[in-house]
Amino acid sequence: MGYDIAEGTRVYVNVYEIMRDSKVWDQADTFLPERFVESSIDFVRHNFELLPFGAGRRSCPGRVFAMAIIEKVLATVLCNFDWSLPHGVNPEDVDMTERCGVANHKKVPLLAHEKPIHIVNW
Ligand code: HEM
Repeated sequence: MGYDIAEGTRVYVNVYEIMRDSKVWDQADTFLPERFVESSIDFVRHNFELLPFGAGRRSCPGRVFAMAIIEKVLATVLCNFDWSLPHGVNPEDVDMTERCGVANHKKVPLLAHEKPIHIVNW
């Protein structure tokens, strides 16, 4: 692809920047999950713009399990609780700044109140 890399060189791929490339993504820094609704880009094919699980032979073998668990957990907490912000906090006051690190954490923890809607029978 136009680069000569000496044998044995350790190469790091800046996935964070790739997935926020404004040449590829409209409003690249904005959380817009609906951008994927009509999109053919996903993380299981060779769409190298979107690499949450890496790519190629060393990509994440746990991605199917992870996607199933995330959906299950998210659906469970959303369906079984009414979520609200603490008294006096408006949605626009929630600081969504990210903290730098290997994984993405919020810089300021999110405080939310949960009210059970009904008890789940496992
Ligand atoms: C949202 C959840 C997860 C994310 C975002 C994620 C992401 C990743 C990424 C980016 C890699 C490196 C891929 C590369 O080097 O190109 C990786 C590797 C790996 N992941 Fe995950 N992962 C997740 C969940 C899981 C789960 C649930 C398991 C196991 C049950 C798992 C097992 C592994 C293993 C064993 C590797 C190393 C693969 C190798 O080096 O050959 N991951 N994961």
